[in-house]
Amino acid sequence: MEASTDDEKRPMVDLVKDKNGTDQVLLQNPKGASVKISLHGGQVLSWKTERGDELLFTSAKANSKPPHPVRGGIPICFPQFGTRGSLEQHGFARNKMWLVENDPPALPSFDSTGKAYVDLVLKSSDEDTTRIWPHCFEFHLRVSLGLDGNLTLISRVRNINSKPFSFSIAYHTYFSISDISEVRVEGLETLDYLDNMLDKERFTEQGDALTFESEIDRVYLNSKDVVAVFDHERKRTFLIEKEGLPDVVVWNPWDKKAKALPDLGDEEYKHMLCVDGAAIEKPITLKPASDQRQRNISFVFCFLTTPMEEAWRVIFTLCLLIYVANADPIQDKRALLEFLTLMRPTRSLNWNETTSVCNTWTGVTCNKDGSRITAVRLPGVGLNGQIPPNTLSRLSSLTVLSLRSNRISGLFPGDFAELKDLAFLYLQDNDFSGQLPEDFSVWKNLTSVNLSNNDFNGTVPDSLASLKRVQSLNLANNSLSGDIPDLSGVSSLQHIDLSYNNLNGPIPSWLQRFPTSSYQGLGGFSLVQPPPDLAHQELKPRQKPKPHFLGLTKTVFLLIVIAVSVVLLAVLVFVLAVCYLRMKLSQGDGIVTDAKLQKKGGMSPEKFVSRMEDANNRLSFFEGCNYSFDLEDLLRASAEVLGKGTFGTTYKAVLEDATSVAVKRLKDVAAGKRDFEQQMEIIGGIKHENVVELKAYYYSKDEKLMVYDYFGNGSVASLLHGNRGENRVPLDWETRMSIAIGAAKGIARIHQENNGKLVHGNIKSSNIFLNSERNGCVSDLGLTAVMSALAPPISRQAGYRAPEVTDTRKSSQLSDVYSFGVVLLELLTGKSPIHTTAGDEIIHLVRWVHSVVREEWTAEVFDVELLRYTNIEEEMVEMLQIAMSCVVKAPDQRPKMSDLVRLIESVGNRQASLGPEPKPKSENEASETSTAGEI
Ligand SMILES: O=P(O)(O)OC[C@H]1O[C@H](O)[C@H](O)[C@@H](O)[C@@H]1O
Repeated sequence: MEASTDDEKRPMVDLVKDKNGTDQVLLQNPKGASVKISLHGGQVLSWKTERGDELLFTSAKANSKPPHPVRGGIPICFPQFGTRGSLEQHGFARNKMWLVENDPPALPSFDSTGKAYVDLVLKSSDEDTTRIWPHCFEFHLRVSLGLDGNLTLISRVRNINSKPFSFSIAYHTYFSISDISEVRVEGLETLDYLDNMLDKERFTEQGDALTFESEIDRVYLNSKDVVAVFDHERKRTFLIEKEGLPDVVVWNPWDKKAKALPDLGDEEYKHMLCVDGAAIEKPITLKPASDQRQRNISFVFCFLTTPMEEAWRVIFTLCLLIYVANADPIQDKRALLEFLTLMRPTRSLNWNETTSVCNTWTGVTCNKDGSRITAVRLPGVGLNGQIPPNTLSRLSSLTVLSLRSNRISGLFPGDFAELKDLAFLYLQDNDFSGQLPEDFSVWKNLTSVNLSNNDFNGTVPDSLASLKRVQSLNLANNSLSGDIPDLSGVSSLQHIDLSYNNLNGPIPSWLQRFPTSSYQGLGGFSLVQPPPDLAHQELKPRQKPKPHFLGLTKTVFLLIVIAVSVVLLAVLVFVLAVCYLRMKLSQGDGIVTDAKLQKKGGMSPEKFVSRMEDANNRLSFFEGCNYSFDLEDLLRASAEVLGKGTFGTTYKAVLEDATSVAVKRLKDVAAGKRDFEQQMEIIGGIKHENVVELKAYYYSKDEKLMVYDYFGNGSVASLLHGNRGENRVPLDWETRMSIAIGAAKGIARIHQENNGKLVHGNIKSSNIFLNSERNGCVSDLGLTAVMSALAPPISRQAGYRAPEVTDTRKSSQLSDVYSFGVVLLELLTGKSPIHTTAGDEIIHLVRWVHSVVREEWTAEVFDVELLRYTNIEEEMVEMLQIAMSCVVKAPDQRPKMSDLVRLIESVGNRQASLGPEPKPKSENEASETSTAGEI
C-alpha cells in the first residue's frame, strides 16, 4: 500500500480502526473526496464528494460487528448471489476478513493523476471456507478513487486449483437517495428480468425508465454497460459503468420488508436504492491454472451534479453513445479498413481504427443495434484500382453498396457473390471491365443495379431474369454484346437502360414497354410487334441514335477525337524535345545527375528541376546557418528517400562538397506564401539542442521544401522497430531514457514558442532522432498550421493521434502530450503504436497497455529487451505511469510538457545515481523477471 503523505496535492491512503477494532482503509483524493473500505467483507462503506456529501447509504441500525455484513455501502456478493446455490445468502465474501495486499502489484496504478487506491485480497486459505466451498481461489480487489471523485472497483478472481469452478458476483450497491419516489433508473428499458419476488420468473421491462412505487427485487439480464440513476430532488445522477458484469440487480424492500429487516430502520427504505452490477444468470466459470483468471470485472461510478436535469439526460445519452461506440462491428470495421488501405482514395475519409464506425465514419451505415454494417456509400472519393478481394465481400449484411464515380478498374469482384443481402448496387462511372457476373440469382434482394459507364463486355447474363425484386437495371454505356436478354419474368422492373452497347436485337416484346431511349445506341436491333395488350403504348420505331456530344453522331465524334489526339501527341513530342535540349544546355552534367537521382529512387528529377527553374526563386536560409549551397546545388545532389510521412517525403541529399542534409518535400500545403514564410520563421527561430534545426526553406507555387540537418543515427522508430532480426543491437534502457528526456525537453521548448502557442502536431517516433549526445531530438514540428488537412488517419500516424484530434481534426499542445505518451509507450514496450498480431488482429498500443495493466497487473507490457537489465523495474514502472498519464482521454487531465520534463528527469536522475548503466541479467534472472509482475 502506498504510504500516506503530508503533501496535500497527493492522494492519501490511511489505515484506521472502527469502534469494533476492525481495520478500515481511508482513501482521499487531492481535492478532498474520500472513500472508506472495511477489511471486513472488503466492503466499501462510504464514498464522499469533495464537499463532504455522502453518496452511499448506510443504515443507522446497521450491525457492524463481524461476521455480520453492514447494511449499506457496497457489500460484495460472492461466490453466490442470493439463495441461488447451497451457500448462505449472497455467499461468504462479505462476511470474511480481507487482507491488504502485502506484495503490491507490479503496476501500482495506471493513472498518475491523483488516484488513491488500495489492493485487497481474499484467499480460500481458512478451513471454514474450503469446507463450504471446496475451491482454491484468490479474489483480488482494487478500490480506487480518481481525481474526479469517481469510484472504481476492479476484481480479479483466480482459480489456483486443478479443477474448474463457477461463481456469481454482485456489487450490492446501496445508493443514498433523497426519496425513492423521486428517483428514476435508465438503461434497463426493454430488457428481460428475473423477478425474485415471483419465484425468479422471467419478464420483459415495458417502461422507458424505472420508477418506484412498491417493493422491487429484480435481476435485469444482459444490460448495457452504462446504467444511470437519476435523483431529481437532489439533482444528482449516478452513472454506473461496468465491464464483465452483464446483469443489474435492482432492489428496494419498501415498507413491509423494511420492517422485517432488523438492521434497517422502518423509514430508511425511502432513502436507499440498490443497483448492482452483477453476473448472476450465467455464472462465470474459471478454468484451472493460474493464467485462466477472470478478467475485466470492473465497476465505475461517477457522480454528477448540475442544476438542470436535462444536462443529466445529455450526459447519460453521451455515455450510452460511448457504449454504442464500443459496440463497433469489429470484423466489418476491419474489412473496411483493409479495403480503404488498399484502395487509397484521393479524398481523405475520416475512417479511423479508433473511432466508432457506426457513428462517425463517412459513408457507412450500421444496423439498429450497431452489430453490422449495412450500407457503404463512397461516391466520387477517388478510389483507384481494383477492389481487393476478401474485403468488401466480408460485409455480409450489406444491403447498399455505392462506389459510383470513382476510378475503380478490373473485373466485377467475384466475391461480391457473398453479399447475399445486397439490394442496391451502384458501380456506375468507373473503369470496370470484363464480363458481368454469370449468376445474378445469388442476389435475391437486388432492387436497383447500376453498372453503366464502365467497360463491361461479353453478353448480358440470362440469370438477370431470375431477379424477382429488381426495379431498376442500368447497363448503359458499356461494351456488352450478344442478344438483348429476355427479362419477361422480371415483373418488378420499372426502369431499364441498355443504351450504348453492342447488343443486337430484337427487343423482346416484354421489354418494349420501356422507352426507346433505353435501347439507343445499340449495335443493331429491330422492334418486333408489341403484343396486343401493349399496343396502345407509345412505341416509336427505331429512332436516330442520340447524338453523343455537341450534337455530333458517334462516328463523327470518334473521327474528331482521333484527329485531336494526333495533334496533341505531336505538340507533346515537340515540348519534350525542347525541355530535353534546355536541360542539356543549362546544366552541363545535369543529365548525369538526373541519372544518379533516378537510380537512387529520388525526387522525380525532371519534373522537380523544371518546376524549380520555372519558379525563379531561391532557398531562404536562416540567420547563423553555415551552409553555403544554393537551390541548384541541392537539385544536383544525389537523393535518397528516407521516408514518406504525414506531410510529405523526406530525402537525404548529399551535396557535392559531401555535406548531407535532410530535405522535406511538403505535399498539400494550404497556406499562401506569406503565411508559409511566417510559420517557417517561427520554426526556424527555435534553436535548441533537442529540436532538429530548420536550416532553410523554399516556397514556389508547385514546390515547398524544408532543409534540415541530417541525423546519421536514424530515427527512434528505426532504432526500435527496424531490424528485429538476429543482428539487432538492442536499444538499452539508458538510451531510451535519454531519448525520452531529450524529446520531452525539445517538445517543451517548442510549446514555449509563439507566445506559448506553438503546437508540434506530428509527434511520432519516426520524427525523433538521436543527436550527437544520443539524446532525443524532435523534428517535423509546426506543420499542421500550414497543411490543408490532417492526413488520412488509416496509417501508423493514427496510433499517435489523441482521441479529440480524431474528432476535431485540430491538434493542440495537449494532443502533443498524448502523442508523446505513445512514444514513451513505444520505448517501454518496444511495440509500434498500431501493429498486427500473428493472427492479423490490429492492436492499438494505448488500448493494449491499458488492458494489460488493468486486467493482468503484470510486467508483460515491457519490451523483453529491457528485461535483460537489472535494477530498472522501478524506473520502468514509473515511466509507464508517466506515459499512461499522457494518454488519458480527457485532454485537460494530461500533464504539461514542462511537468513531464521534470518527472522524467527525476526518474532518470535516480537511475543515474544507482550506477553507470544497468547491467544485463543472466538468462535465469531474465526469465524470472518476465513473470515477476504476477501477484
Ligand atoms: O438482506 P441481504 O442478505 O443483504 O439481501 C438484501 C437483498 O439483496 C438482493 O437485492 C436480493 O435480490 C434480495 O432478495 C435481498 O433481499
